[in-house]
Amino acid sequence: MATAHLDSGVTEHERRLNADQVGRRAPVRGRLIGLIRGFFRPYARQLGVIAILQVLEAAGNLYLPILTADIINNGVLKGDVGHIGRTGGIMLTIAVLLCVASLISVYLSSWVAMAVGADIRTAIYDRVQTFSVVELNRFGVASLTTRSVNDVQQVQLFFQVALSLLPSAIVTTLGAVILAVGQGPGLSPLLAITLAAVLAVTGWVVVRLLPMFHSVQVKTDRLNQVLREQIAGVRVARAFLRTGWEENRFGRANADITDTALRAGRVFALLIPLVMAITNLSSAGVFWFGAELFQSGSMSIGNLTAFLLYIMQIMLYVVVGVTVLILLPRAMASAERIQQVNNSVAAIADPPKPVVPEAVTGAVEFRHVTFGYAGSERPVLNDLTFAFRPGQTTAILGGTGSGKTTLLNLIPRFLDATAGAVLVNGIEVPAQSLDRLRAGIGLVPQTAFLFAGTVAGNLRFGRPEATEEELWRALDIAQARDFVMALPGRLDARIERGGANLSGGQRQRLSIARALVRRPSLYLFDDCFSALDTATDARLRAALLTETGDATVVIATQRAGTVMNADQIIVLDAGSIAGIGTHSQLMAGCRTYQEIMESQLGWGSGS
Ligand SMILES: Nc1ncnc2c1ncn2[C@@H]1O[C@H](COP(=O)(O)OP(=O)(O)OP(=O)(O)O)[C@@H](O)[C@H]1O
Repeated sequence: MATAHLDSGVTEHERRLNADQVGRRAPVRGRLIGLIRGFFRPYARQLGVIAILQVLEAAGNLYLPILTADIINNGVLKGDVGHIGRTGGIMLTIAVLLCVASLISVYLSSWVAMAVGADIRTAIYDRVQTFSVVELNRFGVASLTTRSVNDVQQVQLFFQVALSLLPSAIVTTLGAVILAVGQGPGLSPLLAITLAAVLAVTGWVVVRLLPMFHSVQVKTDRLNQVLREQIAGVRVARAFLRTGWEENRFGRANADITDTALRAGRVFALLIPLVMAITNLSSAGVFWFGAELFQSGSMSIGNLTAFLLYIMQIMLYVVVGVTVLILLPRAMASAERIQQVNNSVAAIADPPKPVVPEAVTGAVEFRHVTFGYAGSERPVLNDLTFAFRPGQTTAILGGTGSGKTTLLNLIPRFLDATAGAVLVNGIEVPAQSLDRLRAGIGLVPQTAFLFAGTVAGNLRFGRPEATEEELWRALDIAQARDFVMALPGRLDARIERGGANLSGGQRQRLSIARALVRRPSLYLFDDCFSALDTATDARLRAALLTETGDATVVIATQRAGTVMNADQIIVLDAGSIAGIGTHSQLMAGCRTYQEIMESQLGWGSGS
């Protein structure tokens, strides 16, 4: 059923990527360590200070029970009030110092975690900027958003908690074990059993939680994707009375993530009660066996108290450690997803030694170019050979899906040809610097996209130094002067995200003006006149002709009326060239062209 495919709300790429993520467990730990190695290096000094403060904190914590034993044995039991006062004073001073050290180390840990989080976000952003269409399609917009925001937050939270608690928790636990054995060697078997029980419980919980948290992150992606699609397509859903069905789809994705989160919550909920039960049992054991040791004279009451305090410290820090460990599986899963982005190398990148063209004329040449999308069975473009010359307008005429957009995308190297060569300014595009290549191109995409800001801000997108006069001139040619004059603030009029406060035709005209302001040597108009009425389309093309001068102009279109005056017309049929020539040449010798003219304009071959 057709709807079955829509049900999951996930593209095939996304599904494959997710399956890939879920399937690969082994490198997860390495990814987090890789992330730590890569991003913590600049903060080595702060990390050193945190480590020193926490070791001091642990030492202070470990010393307090020794002082407690001393105060009981030599102060309380002997009735020495002076000793109680002196030792009590030392204990108070240590407690205050511990508080200060803890404050500083928590502040520094949070600062480092936030700084590292910001650095990771910047790294993802920079990497995504290098991505070609291939990587953008592979990850998908929803997943890249979740990875940049949600996954980084998970890792950041883990670093924050781990840095502020883990070093002192480890040192205190190890120190407390050693000192507890020193205070009451007779009770060491009890200590060993307690530790083994706690480690077994926490190990079990962490192993169970790791795959669950991984799955929660993947499902968050999925939910994001369903939401994005539903918000973007809300009008279509309403028009086709599918809102109920859409709600179900969202409900299923939502229930799925809730279910996994609840299962993880149930496992986690067992942890604290189990550790508390072990703590209480071991305390009872200390009193039970300690009483015997006390009665036999092999352990003083002060040492028994200190032993009990160490057991409490061990349990407290085990719980602290577990709290950190609980965040670990999620952070590990998120680290892997972050590193997948950071380690992805763009399929389309600058060559090591870019060749600089001798002259930038905008000349384009296709030599036996074939192109197929990854995963598609058949190529979309087949063995194309032609040239677009400076000072000339070439029209590419073809029906829906004939490959016009794909063909244009090969010129600024958004895609690389599967076979054959694409040359711009006489040099093959993969040999050129991407920035230099694209700087000479004024592209007007099929779907106009404007950024939030002002009219002027959008027009200056490709040439920030353009004067107001130049902006108005571009607006004149794009037949946009009248409507911009009518906007409140004119060039300073506010444009909402994506140009949402303008009509399709207005967006399209501004998008054409934006390309004109750039004054490139090569114009690529991708079916962008379709949102204009035929009269505006004709006026715009006449104005363009005088403006573009020596530049190379390429117009991809489905409209027969748009192509007739072009210097060269390429008729594209299912990715192959059905004819090349001027209007009269094609009318005389190209059957496909004649058919298009006939069907759209009602002309026969004799016209
Ligand atoms: N990202 C993609 N992955 C796989 N196939 C694609 C992709 N983009 C386009 N195609 C396929 O390539 C073919 C040509 O698409 P293209 O967008 O180049 O055609 P077009 O002539 O510009 O169509 P239209 O005039 O409708 O915009 C179509 O069959 C389309 O399904």
